[in-house]
Amino acid sequence: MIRNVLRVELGERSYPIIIGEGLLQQAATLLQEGGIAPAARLFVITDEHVALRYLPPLEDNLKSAGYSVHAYVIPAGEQSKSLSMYEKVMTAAIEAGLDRKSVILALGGGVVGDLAGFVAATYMRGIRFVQLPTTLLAHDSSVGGKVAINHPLGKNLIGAFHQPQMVLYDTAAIATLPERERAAGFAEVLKHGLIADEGFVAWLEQHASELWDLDSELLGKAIFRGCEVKANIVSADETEQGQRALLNLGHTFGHAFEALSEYSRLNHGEAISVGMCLAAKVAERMQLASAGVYARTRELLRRYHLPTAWPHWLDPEDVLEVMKRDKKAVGGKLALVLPRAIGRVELISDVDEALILTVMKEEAGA
Ligand SMILES: NC(=O)c1ccc[n+]([C@@H]2O[C@H](COP(=O)([O-])OP(=O)(O)OC[C@H]3O[C@@H](n4cnc5c(N)ncnc54)[C@H](O)[C@@H]3O)[C@@H](O)[C@H]2O)c1
Ligand SMILES: O=C(O)C(=O)C[C@@H](O)[C@H](O)[C@H](O)COP(=O)(O)O
Ligand SMILES: [Zn+2]
Repeated sequence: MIRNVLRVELGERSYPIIIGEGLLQQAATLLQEGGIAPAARLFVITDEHVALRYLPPLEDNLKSAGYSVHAYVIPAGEQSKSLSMYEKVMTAAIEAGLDRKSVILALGGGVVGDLAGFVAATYMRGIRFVQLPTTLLAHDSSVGGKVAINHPLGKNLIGAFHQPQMVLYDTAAIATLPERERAAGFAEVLKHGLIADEGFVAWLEQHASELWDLDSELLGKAIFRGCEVKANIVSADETEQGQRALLNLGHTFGHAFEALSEYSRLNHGEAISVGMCLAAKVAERMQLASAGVYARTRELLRRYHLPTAWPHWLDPEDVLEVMKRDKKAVGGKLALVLPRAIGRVELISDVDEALILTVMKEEAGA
């Protein structure tokens, strides 16, 4: 079996990202190789869809290697990244008798990873956790240690930086994703190209149809490059003092769309897809990016079945208000990640709010 390994380099908190098909069947061996001995009590957090297919074989594999395993299954969907779900999972963790040597396993997509990671960051002031991503989007969410839950007033507003011990990415799981979630995952893959690598974008354009059809060799390469872009940025700037903010392309718009839609009408990938288009349009209006960046960005997203049009139920003025609560804003002043070119972005802290509103109103047809 082919395994590709990357590392997030963070001194004593460094860890591997192991990518390959069928890794879940070797979870016990990989955990032991990663220093998690069977004496550690394991607590698997997963969601109802993932549990159906992937929880029983994982539990069997771990138990047969001598691990004691408890599991907690949350409802699927973004609404589970909530304070009330956090409390339920915490209660289950306490009842399962987790101690400071216990390890949480996050089996699922970004919702499970962010919630389970936040539980791990705060249970007894922090215990170890391992990411077992099962969605394409989770090539992004499982790497980098941003863990969080949402507040009705804003996305990921309650959270921490807490790095996993390791990321075990069984890419075979991607085959069972619904198409809408496949597209959402590609949004973050495309983002990694748009922020850092024009050559990768050209390659994603060239192979859009095979990648959409999940050609396993090409998909493996796309995931590897996406994880590599992310791992390099996180290794250089773990807590977003500078360049890590570039990973937020399209997110100031996208997070506002998600919050105003009560975390239900758009998924994260869809929201940031529209957000990346808006960022490109604003950048062209400011003459930061040359003409053509917006059109190429929009066409790329469309090729991966992603939405690029304004979410018709949202009011641009409301969106602007929520955008001001974004974590990059300082003193209520917006900071936006904007493209200078395909593959090159910058954090701009003095974008004219009136211009952002004008562009949003045009898109909304208001
Ligand atoms: N921490 C970070 O750095 C980071 C980065 C990007 C996104 N995120 C967060 O990730 C979340 C989105 O993650 P997501 O897109 O993975 O969503 P998700 O976790 O909700 O998963 C999407 C859907 O796919 C189902 N699913 C998962 N794996 C499956 C499989 N293998 N087969 C069939 N169905 C499967 C889930 O049950 C769910 O219904 C958002 O909350 C976003 O904010 C975090
Ligand atoms: O890891 C990061 O840094 C990112 O910005 C990755 C994003 O794709 C992700 O959605 C992240 O959760 C956004 O972080 P936030 O700090 O804007 O909540
Ligand atoms: Zn994201």
